Amino acid sequence: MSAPTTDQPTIYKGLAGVVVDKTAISKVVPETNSLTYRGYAVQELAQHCSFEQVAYLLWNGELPTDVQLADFSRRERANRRLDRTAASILAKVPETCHPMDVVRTAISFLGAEDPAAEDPSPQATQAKALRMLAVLPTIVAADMRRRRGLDPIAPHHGLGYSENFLTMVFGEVPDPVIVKAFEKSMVLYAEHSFNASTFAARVVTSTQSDMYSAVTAAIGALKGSLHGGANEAVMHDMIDIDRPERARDWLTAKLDAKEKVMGFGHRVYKNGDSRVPTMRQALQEVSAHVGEDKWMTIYAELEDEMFTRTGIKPNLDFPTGPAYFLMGFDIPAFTPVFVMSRITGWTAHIAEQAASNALIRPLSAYDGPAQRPILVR
Ligand SMILES: CC(=O)SCCNC(=O)CCNC(=O)[C@H](O)C(C)(C)COP(=O)(O)OP(=O)(O)OC[C@H]1O[C@@H](n2cnc3c(N)ncnc32)[C@H](O)[C@@H]1OP(=O)(O)O
Ligand SMILES: O=C([O-])CC(=O)C(=O)O
Repeated sequence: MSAPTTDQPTIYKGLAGVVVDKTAISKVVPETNSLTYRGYAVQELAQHCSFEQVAYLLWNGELPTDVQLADFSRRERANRRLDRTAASILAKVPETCHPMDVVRTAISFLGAEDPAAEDPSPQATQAKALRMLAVLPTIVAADMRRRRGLDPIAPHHGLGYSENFLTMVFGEVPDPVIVKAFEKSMVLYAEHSFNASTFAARVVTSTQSDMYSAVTAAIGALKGSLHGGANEAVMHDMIDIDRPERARDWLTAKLDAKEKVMGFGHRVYKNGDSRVPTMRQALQEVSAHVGEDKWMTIYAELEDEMFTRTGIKPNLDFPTGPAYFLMGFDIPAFTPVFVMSRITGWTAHIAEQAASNALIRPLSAYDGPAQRPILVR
């Protein structure tokens, strides 16, 4: 924040510290490292609830009863298939692009195809959110397989959300240890108040634009390496480090060069990210299951050295990067997997913004040239 002068207003660069609106969806309390979704601690949700239950909670405000969950799950399973036109268009998107571009294009195309795209009613909004939640795994899995030279695997309606996705990627249901760790990451990634991508979605919604446009904007915001893209950057860095004994020197060189260390720091949490302990534990379980402790050791070395040198702690992308790598995902698919989860938070916020809307339009302080005439020759 820069100091006010007589003719310049106070500037909140990056909107840091600015409270823009109320939300009933989640609460982040940095002082106590706490995060709740609709009043429930995220650690408890990750421990005891499925991703489907959490999606229902974020959208409806309450955890589902067994009957409500069965109905939700039936509708989710019925929406998993990607239609032929969309599938053939996505198959033509160049493989040279980042998979986030495929996901962004996919949502944009789904909007163009949907006759209810412009319908802002709560029923249509819910139907669109569910459609995106259900079909995104099909899109992400097909794109990952195409880049490996493999045919897509159709969704399996007999499987739950995570088992189905993992089967569409790997061709079989992985061990329950992997499924549980993946499911935890989905719960932890689902929602985080007014982060940059959610805020982008709310800005678009505030103009009375449609839900697909808002989600497309959110995907663009999440892709960046200061936000969701950090989970990929973390793994690239760990591969670059390669050996645990190199981790501390690598970090020193990074800090000496005044470069950001991906997966560390947070705009809101200044004393650690509430979600990290749960995901760190999940990473540990996956590492033990796979029988590969190299990444966990590099993790611990970086975490310790970074804290000693800067006092900065990891954010959720730090454990998620190596966990997704050990689960077998290709690195460029990490942020698309984040999209599969955050679609729940984004669409909850889109509905909340639409229900109590005010156009989001901040002010700026002009510091360009003073008004001047065009010199007509
Ligand atoms: C799911 C998510 O989106 S979580 C975030 C994922 N993003 C990352 O991991 C990218 C790396 N982290 C960062 O770039 C930052 O920590 C951000 C963008 C997330 C938050 O940044 P801000 O709140 O704007 O803090 P800011 O960038 O001003 O940092 C404050 C100080 O800490 C330092 N710092 C913050 N994060 C880091 C980092 N990851 N590596 C090195 N230094 C850092 C800054 O250099 C700055 O130091 P200075 O005061 O000497 O200039
Ligand atoms: O809240 C933020 O700024 C970033 C973040 O952790 C998230 O979106 O999960």
